[in-house]
Amino acid sequence: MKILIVNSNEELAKAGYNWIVEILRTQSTPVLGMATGSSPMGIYKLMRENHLDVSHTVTVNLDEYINVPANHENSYHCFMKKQLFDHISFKKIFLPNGMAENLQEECLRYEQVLDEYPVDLQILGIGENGHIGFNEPGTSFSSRTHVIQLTESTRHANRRFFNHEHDVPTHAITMGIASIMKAKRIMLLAMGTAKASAVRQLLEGPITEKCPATILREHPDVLIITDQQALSLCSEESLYEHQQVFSISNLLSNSRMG
Ligand SMILES: N[C@@H]1[C@@H](O)[C@H](O)[C@@H](COP(=O)(O)O)O[C@@H]1O
Repeated sequence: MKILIVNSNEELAKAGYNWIVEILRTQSTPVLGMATGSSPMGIYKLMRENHLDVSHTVTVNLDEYINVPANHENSYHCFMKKQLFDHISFKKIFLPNGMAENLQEECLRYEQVLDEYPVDLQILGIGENGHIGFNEPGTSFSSRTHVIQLTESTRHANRRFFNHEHDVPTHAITMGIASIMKAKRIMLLAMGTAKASAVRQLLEGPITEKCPATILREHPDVLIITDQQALSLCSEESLYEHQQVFSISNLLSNSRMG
């Protein structure tokens, strides 16, 4: 894994955006794996503001709440529309349908989408409990797209987007961990002290289903974009012995990140 330490959300956005631009420039039909949450919002803002040409680009989203209609303001469909899809026109967009009558069939359909459009670059946030997508602690590393019951800590962390605690959905449909691991490259975004414990486990803890993000240590091409606050519980040794650490200027002068 490589780590890029940034000083602000603006720097994170610039670095993430530049990497996306590079992928879009060098591939004929790039597939971007999209995440929701606050972490990627700065990247999406730059994509909108720069009117990035994404007419050749396919997107597949990580997850969606169950029983929240696509046009409801709290759905991830709506989030993506507001952030990106209403502003720039992609070739194709895919999100799981949390309103599907038959959710098991919907999971299979989504896996077929992923087979047809293998992800070139997956954007990931990280939950405070180490979840990726909505793969909560305990999810099997071999999981494919599936329905998951959200933990109370995740519901609490996502409470800020809803009017009342009881409005926060209890279930979601999410790409599985094995589905995520198939992406060719992964960019994980983790900022602030709230993520410090998850980031420490990700970098230093055992690779365990108890902390789903730890599996990323087995992926050949992961860049973590993070800040000092999120790294505050990590030891210097783990940062410098096991990972390559970049500064923003390194990344921007070598945006391909080979
Ligand atoms: N399903 C999403 C995740 O994909 C996201 O990574 C996480 C962190 O969100 P944030 O970036 O707001 O911290 O929130 C939700 O649980």
